Amino acid sequence: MWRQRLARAAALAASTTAAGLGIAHVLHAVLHADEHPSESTDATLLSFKRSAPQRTGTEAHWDQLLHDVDRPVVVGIAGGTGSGKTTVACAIAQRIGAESLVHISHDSYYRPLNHLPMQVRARTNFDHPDALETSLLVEHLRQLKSGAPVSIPMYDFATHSRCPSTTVVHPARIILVEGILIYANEELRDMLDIKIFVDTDSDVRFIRRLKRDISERGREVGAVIGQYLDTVRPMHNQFVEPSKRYADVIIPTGLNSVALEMVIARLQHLCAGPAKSGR
Ligand SMILES: Nc1ncnc2c1ncn2[C@@H]1O[C@H](COP(=O)(O)OP(=O)(O)O)[C@@H](O)[C@H]1O
Ligand SMILES: Nc1ccn([C@@H]2O[C@H](COP(=O)(O)O)[C@@H](O)[C@H]2O)c(=O)n1
Repeated sequence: MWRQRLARAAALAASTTAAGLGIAHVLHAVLHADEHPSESTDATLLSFKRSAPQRTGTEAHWDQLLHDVDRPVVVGIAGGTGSGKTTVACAIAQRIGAESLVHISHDSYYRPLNHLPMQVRARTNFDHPDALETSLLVEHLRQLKSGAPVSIPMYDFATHSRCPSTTVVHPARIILVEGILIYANEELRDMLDIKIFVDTDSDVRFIRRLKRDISERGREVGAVIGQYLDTVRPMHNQFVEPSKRYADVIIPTGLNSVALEMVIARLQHLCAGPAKSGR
């Protein structure tokens, strides 16, 4: 009896892996088959494939995206502070064109801190996942995927709060979502069809951040250095760096890289519609 069950499990594992699904999916399919012994192996795999999300980063998943022409494709761009996420997102947006793409930043979803005195706001740990209202971003992505427009908060880094106005964003074929912590949240991660990580050395990132925070975010040198050592660096090591393992593509130098050109070519292909060969 156990030999029979093991043989069936092995056959299912082989078919599930061949379908481009990962080890977790293989195990679920095997468990499902064990709980429903009267189902044929093919029927089990088919019902499982219908209910399980496909693993991203596989050709099977890519083909699915290519053929679902009416559904937005959500592309994540993660990486440490100052790694070049916004720069990469803007480079992609420029090449794809405004009519096919919208760009959303997780930063827009920082929780407003107007209820706190300014000194307390400035000492907040903005690099912990709890600092962001990620559930609202998840809800907005669901709405965009279903074809509805959303009103995105506008965040003010100088006051650590949201502005009274919002930005209306309409659905598009490509939805770019960028942020340091977008792969640290499982629910958000599961909504991303393609996951990119911009991998830049920490010394370069710190120098860029120091210059940017002074020129664009109304900060002073001492405050930027203190924040970096107290919260930015430890949270990066705890949450951002480990989340790199979820990425489908790692862009090592940001702009002018082969990896970025490959991503842009693939996205242009997606926007052009399904391949004539029927792939
Ligand atoms: N590949 C690059 N080469 C040189 N400077 C860059 C590069 N990518 C980004 N920068 C600069 O570094 C700073 C931070 O980049 P940004 O894209 O805002 O990073 P992030 O969104 O990851 O915080 C900006 O001033 C930007 O112009
Ligand atoms: N009020 C805030 C909110 C966030 N930050 C910092 O922003 C960084 C994320 O943005 P990047 O464009 O650099 O990726 C993050 O490291 C927070 O520390 C802030 O300083 N103040």
